[in-house]
Amino acid sequence: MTGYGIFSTPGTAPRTGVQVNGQILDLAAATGDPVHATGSLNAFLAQGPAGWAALRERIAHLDGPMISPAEVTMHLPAEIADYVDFYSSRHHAENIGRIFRPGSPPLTPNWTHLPIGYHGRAGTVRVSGTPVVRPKGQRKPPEAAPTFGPSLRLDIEAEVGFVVGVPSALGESVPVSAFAEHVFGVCLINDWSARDLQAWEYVPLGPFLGKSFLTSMSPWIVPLADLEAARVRPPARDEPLLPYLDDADHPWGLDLAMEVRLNGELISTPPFAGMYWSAAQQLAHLTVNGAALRTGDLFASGTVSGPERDQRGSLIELSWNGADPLKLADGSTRTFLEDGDVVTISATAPGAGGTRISFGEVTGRIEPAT
Ligand SMILES: O=C(O)/C=C/C(=O)CC(=O)CC(=O)O
Ligand SMILES: [Ca+2]
Ligand SMILES: [Mg+2]
Repeated sequence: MTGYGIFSTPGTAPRTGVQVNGQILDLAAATGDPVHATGSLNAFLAQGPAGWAALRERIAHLDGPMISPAEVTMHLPAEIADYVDFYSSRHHAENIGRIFRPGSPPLTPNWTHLPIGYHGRAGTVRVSGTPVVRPKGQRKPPEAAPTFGPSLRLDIEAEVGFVVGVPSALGESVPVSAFAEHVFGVCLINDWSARDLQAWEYVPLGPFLGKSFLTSMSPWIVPLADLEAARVRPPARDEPLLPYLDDADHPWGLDLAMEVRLNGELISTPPFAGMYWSAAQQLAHLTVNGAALRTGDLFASGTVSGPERDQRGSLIELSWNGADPLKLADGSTRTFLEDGDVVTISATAPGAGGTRISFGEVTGRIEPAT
């Protein structure tokens, strides 16, 4: 067993399924429980760890319709409540700092003290496969007035997403020790980014229209409960952590091996295990001011980049802002995305008993601007 998702077959309503031995078990039919017939995981997510564990136990003994993945359409797995995106790969942050802020230190002074993030747009989080229509907006050539038009620097960001099940009250904080009491599971995210729009608009309030046009999410959510074998200790931190971020007793690094493909060709293998800030620290930081969590909240890790060139999770890094184009197997080169390009991000992680868990994929094809 691995992920939970929302599927339909031709002529039937979207409902909850769970992956069992490469097939999909129809949980609405197998359990008769209306919670699994709503077309979203939210009601199940809200049940919390006891409900999640009880179903997991039951699935091992359930008989029900098993459906081939080839026969289904996958839907957005949850109604997304709020969406937050962090910036927790040191390699990514240093690369972007060097590209966007040459002449300044690559990391801002706050970076090693807190997980930097921004609130994104929940309503434009869509399921894998949703067409990526090239966004339009303002971009400013150097030494010239701003112009308006389709983004000329459309990019990807390979990320890992965390889906909240159990809400928290306004005024309450969720400590790193309570991470698994609130977060149900893990998915893959592509935080599509228009670098030309972003570079012009982001000062001083951060990413806005350059990232809000679409965020793609993989259809399967792998429960944290299945990821015990993937847990690793995050890298040593440069600065002493404030107590609310101290994760020494609750390490939530995860050893996901990610793969990024452009038109089928493997262009990067970002390692998630090296992320500086863990998802448990991100959640503690997100709520330390008393901000409430809601069922269906999604927060993403930030672009996952490793120390090597072929471990970078975005094209702006892989092509060094276009200065060093990526060479593709067919002899062509790429700086940023072209219309018709297909980008697919996948990942696996160690599972129980030496197995490997697959996170499936998040994919999207670039369509011309309208
Ligand atoms: O450093 C900046 O100005 C912006 C960097 C990003 O592109 C932010 C972002 O989406 C965070 C991430 O994915 O790591
Ligand atoms: Ca991002
Ligand atoms: Mg986005």
